[in-house]
Amino acid sequence: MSSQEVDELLGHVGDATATADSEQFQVRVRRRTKSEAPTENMEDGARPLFSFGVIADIQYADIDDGYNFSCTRRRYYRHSLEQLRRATLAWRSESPRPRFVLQLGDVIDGFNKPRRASRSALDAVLRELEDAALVHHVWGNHEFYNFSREELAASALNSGREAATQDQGAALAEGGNWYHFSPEPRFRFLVLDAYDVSVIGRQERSERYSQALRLLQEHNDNEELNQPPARPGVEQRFVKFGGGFSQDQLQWLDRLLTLSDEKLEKVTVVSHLPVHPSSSDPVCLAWNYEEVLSVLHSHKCVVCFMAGHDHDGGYHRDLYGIHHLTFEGVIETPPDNDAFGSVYVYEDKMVLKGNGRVASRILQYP
Ligand SMILES: Nc1ncnc2c1ncn2[C@@H]1O[C@H](COP(=O)(O)OP(=O)(O)O)[C@@H](O)[C@H]1O
Repeated sequence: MSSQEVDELLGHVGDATATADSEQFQVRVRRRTKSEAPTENMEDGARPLFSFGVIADIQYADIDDGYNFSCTRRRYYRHSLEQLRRATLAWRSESPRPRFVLQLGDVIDGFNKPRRASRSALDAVLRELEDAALVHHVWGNHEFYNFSREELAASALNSGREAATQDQGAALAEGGNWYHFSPEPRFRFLVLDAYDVSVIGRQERSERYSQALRLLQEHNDNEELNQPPARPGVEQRFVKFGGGFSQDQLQWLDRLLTLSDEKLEKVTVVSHLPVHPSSSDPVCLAWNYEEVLSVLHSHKCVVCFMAGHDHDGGYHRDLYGIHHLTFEGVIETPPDNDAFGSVYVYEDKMVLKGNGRVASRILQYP
C-alpha cells in the first residue's frame, strides 16, 4: 500500500497523517477524537459490516496509585474505572453500536484479593460494562490472583458460556476456557486461554500445574519464579505470571482454523498473552508462542491476533500478513489519557480507531 493510498483511505476516516512502513506493512495514523467513527468506507462509501470495542488490563482496585514491581511505571488503580467509563460512554454513543466488546484480561487487580474486595471490584467493572455491549472476557493472570478456575467458570467472566447460549455460532471447548463465536457470516473470533498450562489457576496436584512447574524450572534458575531469568531475549518469558497453551487447545485451534479455511472466513484470535516477539516485551510472551504461530501460519483464514498483558502495547505485521496487536493497558494510562479502541470490520480490512495511547491503524487482510 503506497502512502498516497493510505492518505486517501484516511482522508475519509479522520484527520489523517499516515506513514506506511512497507517492510512490515505497518500503517500508523494519528489519533482521532471519540466522535470520529468511520461509519463509511473510504474508497467506495460502503459501511462497515459490524464493529466491536477492545480494552485491555483495566486492573481496577479501589486503592491509591502505585507502581509496577520494578517501580518504573505508575499504576492508576482507582482511576482505571473512570477510564473504563469513558470507553463505555464512547461505545454507547456510536451508531451503530459495537456488536460486542473484547475485554482482553486482567479486569481487576490482584491487590483486591488480600483486601477481600475481589467480588466488589469485579461487580464495579461489570456494572460499567453492562450497557455497552455483549462482552467477551479473556482470562489473564490477575483473574487467577482473585478467583479459582471454578469461581471464574461460575462468574460473569465465563463469557464462553454466555456466548454459547446467545449465539448459535458460539461453542465452548470441552474441558477448557477457550471458545469461538461468529458475530457475522464469514467472520469468526477465537478466544484462547493463555493460562491453560500455568502454575497460577491450576491445582498443584494437576498435570497442567506439574507441566508448567517443570517448564519454569527448566528455564528459570531464580528462587522467585516471578523474576525473569537472567538470559536475555525470549527466554525471559519463563516467569510464574506467564503461561502457555496445552496440546489440547492447540489441536482445537488447528481444527477450528481448518473449518474456517473451508468456509472462507476471516478469523481474529484473542488471548491475554501475545504470541509474536515483535509485538511484545519478551517477558510477556506466551511460553509456547512458537507453537501457536506455527498453527496460525498454516491457515489462510487468520487475519489478526489481539492480546493485552504488555501495558506498553505493541504492533507487528508478520511475514504471513497477520496483524499482531497488543493493546496498551488501562492501568498504566494516566488519568488525562485513554486506552481503548473500536474496530470497524469491512470485507477487505479492519480499521482500528484508537483512543489515547492506542494508535489507529488500517488492518488490511492478508
Ligand atoms: N521482577 C520481578 N520479580 C519478582 N516478582 C515480580 C517481578 N515482576 C513481577 N513480579 C510479581 O509478579 C506478579 C505479576 O506482576 P504484575 O506486574 O502485577 O503483572 P501484570 O503485568 O500482569 O500486571 C506480581 O505479584 C508482581 O509483584
